[in-house]
Amino acid sequence: MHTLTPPYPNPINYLNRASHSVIRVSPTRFRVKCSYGFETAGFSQGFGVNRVDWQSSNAILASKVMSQQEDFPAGGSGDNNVAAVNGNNAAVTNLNLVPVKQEGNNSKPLPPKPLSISDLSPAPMHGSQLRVAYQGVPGAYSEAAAGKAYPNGEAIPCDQFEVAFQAVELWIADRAVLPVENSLGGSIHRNYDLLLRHRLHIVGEVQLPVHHCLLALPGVRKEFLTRVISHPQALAQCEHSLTKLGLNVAREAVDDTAGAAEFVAANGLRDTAAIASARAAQLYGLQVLADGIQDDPNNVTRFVMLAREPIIPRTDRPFKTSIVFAHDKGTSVLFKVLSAFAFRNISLTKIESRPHRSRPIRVVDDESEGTAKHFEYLFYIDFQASMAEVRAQNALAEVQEFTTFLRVLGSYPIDMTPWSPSCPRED
Ligand SMILES: O=C(O)C(=O)C[C@]1(C(=O)O)C=C[C@@H](O)C=C1
Repeated sequence: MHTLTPPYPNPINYLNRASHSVIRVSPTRFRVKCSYGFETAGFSQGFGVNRVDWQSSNAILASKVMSQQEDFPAGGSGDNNVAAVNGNNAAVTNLNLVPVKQEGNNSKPLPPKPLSISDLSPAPMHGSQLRVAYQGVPGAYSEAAAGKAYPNGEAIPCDQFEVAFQAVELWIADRAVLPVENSLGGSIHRNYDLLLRHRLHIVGEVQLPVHHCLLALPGVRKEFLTRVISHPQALAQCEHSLTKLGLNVAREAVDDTAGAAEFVAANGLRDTAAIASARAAQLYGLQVLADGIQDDPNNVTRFVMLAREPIIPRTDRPFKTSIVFAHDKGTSVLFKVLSAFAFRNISLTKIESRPHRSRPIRVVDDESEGTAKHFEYLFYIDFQASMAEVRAQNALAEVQEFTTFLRVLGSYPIDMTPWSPSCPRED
């Protein structure tokens, strides 16, 4: 197993260790060498040895994104400051939202296509505005989360989570904002797996109240519906409400909530409703058949902000640290790891386990009893302390003794914005 030493014995090293240089190992391959000894690898279509060369010699995607945006100047749709999600205007007011074409008006712009895997190649920087990748299309909750995290950023839609990771790795975007868990639907496992596969750092979190609406074409009534489509998380978050509304119809999963709304509108589907935000209704010309249909009015999704470099951990405000670890003797290590935090009075805010995909099964032979097949796991833990705190450094030093693999995913400020739950649904 690949073993990593904890990268943060003290805050100074945390910084030093984060620095890295790009090394060209072949004409089409580069490697990022980090000062703390482990490496991340990547590919490009040809680049110079420094970042500027590398960026400017590979201008394909950002130019594509930019030319789409130049075709659709800010304010073209009048939607740039729409902030209808959850009624929380402060959350997204300054985000440069992507303009969307209005029905029957050819002078209005088309929405840019979300980035897909085939679009990805390194690109030059355009201007100083922070470019924030999210998964989905305009009107998705992830876009609102990107706006809450980076109010002056430029939101870049991506068609898959992995594309958002790669967009940051390839300097097409500066940050990615991705969902990791919802208070009703639970963890977004895909992003836990991708956090490990990629070398980005968690630099912040945002918690977004998620207020779902049932959307259909104008004139459609509930009785006409034979199908409800949405992101699987949104379907899970509205399961009971749909039943209460008498909608015992087929439920189908699609890539994102706003994409579901767009699909209903684009295909003129009069038998299908989408679960999505009020902003998606506005963007795609749908009516709201039911408002606030999440099973719990306090429905919240937690997103993480990802960057190529970690931030400097501090102690002047509440911080959280996310780690992932494994042990080749399996789950027996978990108790010891938890005690390293308990003894230091460090609260855990989240624990998640995922299959250890490079070694999913451990076979234990017992001559008298037979062969046991134990499943192997990676454990993800968030704890409430900053890596600038000695108690957190000591806890991790101890955890390292018990584990064969340990990585700090990031140490970052806790989202402490005032609580503003979604409006309760009126039954
Ligand atoms: O589909 C969207 O609108 C998303 O932003 C994705 C997503 C998710 O993955 O959980 C984000 C927030 C809600 O929990 C529902 C869906």
